Amino acid sequence: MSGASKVSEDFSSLGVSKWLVEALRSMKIAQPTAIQKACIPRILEGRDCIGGAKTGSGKTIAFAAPMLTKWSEDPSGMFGVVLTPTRELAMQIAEQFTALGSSMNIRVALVVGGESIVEQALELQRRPHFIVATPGRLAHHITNSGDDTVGSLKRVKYLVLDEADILLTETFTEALATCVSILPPKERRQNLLFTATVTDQVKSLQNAPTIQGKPKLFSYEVESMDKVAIPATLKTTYLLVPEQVKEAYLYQILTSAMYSESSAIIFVNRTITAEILRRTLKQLDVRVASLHSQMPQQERTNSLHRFRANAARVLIATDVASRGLDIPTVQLVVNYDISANPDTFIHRAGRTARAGRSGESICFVTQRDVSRIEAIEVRINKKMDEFINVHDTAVIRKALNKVTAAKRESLMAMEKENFGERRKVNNKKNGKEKTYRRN
Ligand SMILES: Nc1ncnc2c1ncn2[C@@H]1O[C@H](COP(=O)(O)OP(=O)(O)OP(=O)(O)O)[C@@H](O)[C@H]1O
Repeated sequence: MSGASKVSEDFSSLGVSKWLVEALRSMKIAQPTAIQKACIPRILEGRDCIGGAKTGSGKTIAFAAPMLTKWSEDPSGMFGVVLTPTRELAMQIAEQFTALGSSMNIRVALVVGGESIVEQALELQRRPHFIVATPGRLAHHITNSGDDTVGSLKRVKYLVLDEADILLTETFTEALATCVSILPPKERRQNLLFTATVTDQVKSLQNAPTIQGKPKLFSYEVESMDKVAIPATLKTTYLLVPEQVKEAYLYQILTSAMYSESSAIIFVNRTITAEILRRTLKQLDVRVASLHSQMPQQERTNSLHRFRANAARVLIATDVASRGLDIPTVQLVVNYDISANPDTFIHRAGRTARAGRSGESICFVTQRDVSRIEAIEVRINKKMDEFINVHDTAVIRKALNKVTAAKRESLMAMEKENFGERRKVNNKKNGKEKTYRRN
């Protein structure tokens, strides 16, 4: 790369503070990505933004860098709120803010469901500079605490909706309205919306007033310039498979020479499927963990830690893991069940092939999924290839025998432990706080 182009492309030239450029460089982040180049200067100008760019393209730094730059000019008081749909994603973003701002003694409060409300209230009273939250839990604090806990939210300068498309769906309407109700009016704060799938709902946000002769809101979509909605480094395949042998095919793929060392996320549509698969694969000596909404938060956090540290090689997950999670080592995503919403495929598959790395997504397609796959192909503007790896029937039959026995044992154990009953109790307990809990 020539010296001249380097000058025009680094973070300093976009207006990012020197200390932050250094912090980014220590994380080996030196050249801004397209979304960062487009958004950072305009956010620094004080404008609102809708930032749409593919999974793994660096959207977090696209909003974090300008906010942290502005904050460091006067690092007092509560500065910004980042809302995001899942607890694990909130944890990841809070960690990123903390790491980037550590040289400036940044205080970041994590406000998510499943953790101690009292401790969070104390943390809020310590006047953090940034809050990273799931809407349900922040709404709870706003509704139930006084000004000493949430009063400083009245002065925040930035509101970020990360994964904005899902935050603008009905699931979050009530909690989001409560969160926004305590903030300064929208003209007096900056509103930053980011997602890999810009929906009509996101686009339909009204233009805010002008600032310095420019519309306050600008919209930047990488996808509109490049119609394929998934990373170029992502290989997408499908495998036609009868419903009753899905487990055997999965086991065979995960233990085949090609994938036996791969770090993989297996997406399922229901928590019960996640639990059965986790137990079955564990019986078969696969290093496996799971992540779904019916697990206690501590177990969820532990599972993700184990997977990030490669203590578990396979993560069985519902869509609580489909958004935003950044685990660079993931090489394979299996859509074991296909979601009815094609955008969900984009987010799930986007857990691999991040930041220019290669990765692979396989869709298991039963007869009833064919129309869903066609809808995904239209949405991503790309045809999937057929997956060719597991067509040896003798091998599959052998796998099927082992897997059937392991599954039978798993089901028996679950029955003994009253898994279904525990889910009902958890559902009741969780019913009070509405977070991203469709799965
Ligand atoms: N300019 C950069 N150069 C190199 N790596 C980067 C750069 N910006 C971000 N990254 C890294 O790329 C990875 C993906 O970034 P990030 O998690 O922000 O993606 P995203 O666009 O928010 O994805 P998703 O839509 O899945 O949430 C992270 O590991 C991040 O540290």
